[in-house]
Amino acid sequence: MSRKASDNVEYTLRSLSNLMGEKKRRKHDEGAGERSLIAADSYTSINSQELERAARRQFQQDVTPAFVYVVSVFSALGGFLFGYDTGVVSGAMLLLKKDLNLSALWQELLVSSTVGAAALSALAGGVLNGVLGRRPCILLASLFFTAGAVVLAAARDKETLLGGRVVVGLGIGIASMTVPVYIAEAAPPHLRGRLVTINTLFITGGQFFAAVVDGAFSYLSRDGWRYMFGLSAIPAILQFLGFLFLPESPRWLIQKGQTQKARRVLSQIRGVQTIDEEYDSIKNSIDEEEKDAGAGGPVIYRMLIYPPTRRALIVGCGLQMFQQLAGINTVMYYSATILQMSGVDDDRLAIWLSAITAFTNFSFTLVGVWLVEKVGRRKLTLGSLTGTTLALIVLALGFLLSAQVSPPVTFTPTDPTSQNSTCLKYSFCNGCMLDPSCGFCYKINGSNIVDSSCIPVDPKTTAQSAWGRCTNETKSKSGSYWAYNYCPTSYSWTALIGLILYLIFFAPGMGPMPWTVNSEIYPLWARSTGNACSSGVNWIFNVVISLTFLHTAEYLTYYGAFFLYAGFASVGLLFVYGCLPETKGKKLEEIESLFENRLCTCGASESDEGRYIEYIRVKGSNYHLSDNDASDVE
Ligand SMILES: O[C@H]1[C@H](O)[C@@H](O)[C@H](O)[C@@H](O)[C@H]1O
Repeated sequence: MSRKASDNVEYTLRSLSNLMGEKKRRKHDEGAGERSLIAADSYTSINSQELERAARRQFQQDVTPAFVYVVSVFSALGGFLFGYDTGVVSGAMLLLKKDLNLSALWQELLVSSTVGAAALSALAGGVLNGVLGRRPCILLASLFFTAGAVVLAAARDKETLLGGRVVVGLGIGIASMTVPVYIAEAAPPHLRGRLVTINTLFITGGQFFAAVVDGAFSYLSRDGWRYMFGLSAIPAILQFLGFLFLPESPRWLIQKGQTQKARRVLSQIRGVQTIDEEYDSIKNSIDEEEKDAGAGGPVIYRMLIYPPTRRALIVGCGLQMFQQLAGINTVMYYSATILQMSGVDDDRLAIWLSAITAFTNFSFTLVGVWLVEKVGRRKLTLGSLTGTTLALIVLALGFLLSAQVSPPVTFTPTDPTSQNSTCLKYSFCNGCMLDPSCGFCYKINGSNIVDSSCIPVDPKTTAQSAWGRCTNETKSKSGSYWAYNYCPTSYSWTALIGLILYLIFFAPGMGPMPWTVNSEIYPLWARSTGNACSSGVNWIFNVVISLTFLHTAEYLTYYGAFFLYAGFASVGLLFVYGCLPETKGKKLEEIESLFENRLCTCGASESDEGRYIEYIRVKGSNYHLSDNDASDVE
């Protein structure tokens, strides 16, 4: 089923010979109709590294027309909508719960229904991608996004809102698994990592934009949420219209036997570059795959019984699982709380500050886009995960120190409602903070916390207490402060540093690489199913981690929860170290061979790095033995 990696490393003769100023000899070689394999290191007078760099530059200039960027950006609008729709809900919820009087259960339903629907549609997207193709799936996703936005913006009751959130989730799931695959299949190998990573840049860009929109519309107390939800129809319609004119993936077309169309699309996205070699190479691989695929049965079964695809699936799903287990979405979702811990005492300011958090995530994803083709996927993921683990430890230590110096309760007011609340039983802020129904009300005298009590939170808003000194009306008059979900201590800034460090390390590697790597590690016959499974795993763990965070914090405390995520991240580090091979610069058709060794030795096949192998194929009739025979010169 696999082809030898060497068989596929082809640089056009034009690139190299232009470089070496040997046009004449090329003519001669081509004219003779001979297939010659010329080892680059036989040109002893030319330093091989310079040769490599210059050849690559020349080659890249030849093969990167603007159209491939247009295709990638229009597809990545799917990523933008994924980020926007998962991000916008937290700000919308602040307004919604007042407007529609939502209970905690309904709030949870509106948030998690989208993620749940995304998990299901990502899994179903595998079949749709295989049968209908990538383009119809992207069109379908943008229809879901548009319909969802319209339903949400016009909703009159919570049931309709729930319907809208489910429809949006269906769009997110399909887009999340299709877009990376489509971009990877259209991109030339030297740009593939960068272009697929741009999709994650759009995800985090969507999350940032959503935070800004949340901030801006939070001033509009009536119907602000309608604009927040409705705005996403614009990029969705834009993507739909764009994709009416954009082509299907050439690899999918070849697989379906639509070879003429595939050639047309390939020359459209490759511009002036001749596509014969690339077309032949894709076609040969697909033919070989089909010949070897042998056994029938569902694709997932064939993937599991064939060791290289089984290993690729474990690596792909493992990466997506560890991405979520490292806690990115608790950090994103609870950033306002973490920021409040550092002394930010105003709800609206906290919303704007979480826009800064989202901006940090976005801007450091940009660093990932820049690094992915320079250092490669493996080193980027390893570096990112190491930093993420350390940042989680700093974050946990911040919470631990805060808990240890947690201020005591020094004043117990009488409960005017006579409900005998549990809040009045806590003697330290730490216990009070971990109880979702209570908050800490205190005054400051110099640098000391005085007159502190634990009081029930207002069931309608966590911004004030249900009664006593810390309601909105009485707070400023009495000179009191209200801390919900955090304790005011002098160590709070450690958590802020941890949060920033976390995003700086997570965003360039662990954020985008699971998506990028998954788009490239499966052979064509298994690509849709492989991506469907790994995206499904991503969404399932997303739900699990974000739904369990508050309970985990209740049982293990905040620092316990972050130590737990640090533990997950370090297991992830071992997994990536052992199992993730480097795919940078390889053609999609060569990557399968990286999974030929036993699973946790795959990571060691970082192999070719530092070793320079150049194969030059001179086109013409082949009268030599075979394509991958020993005459390939290293
Ligand atoms: O790669 C993305 C990105 O890191 C987002 O910030 C996060 O919210 C998603 O869950 C993740 O899949």
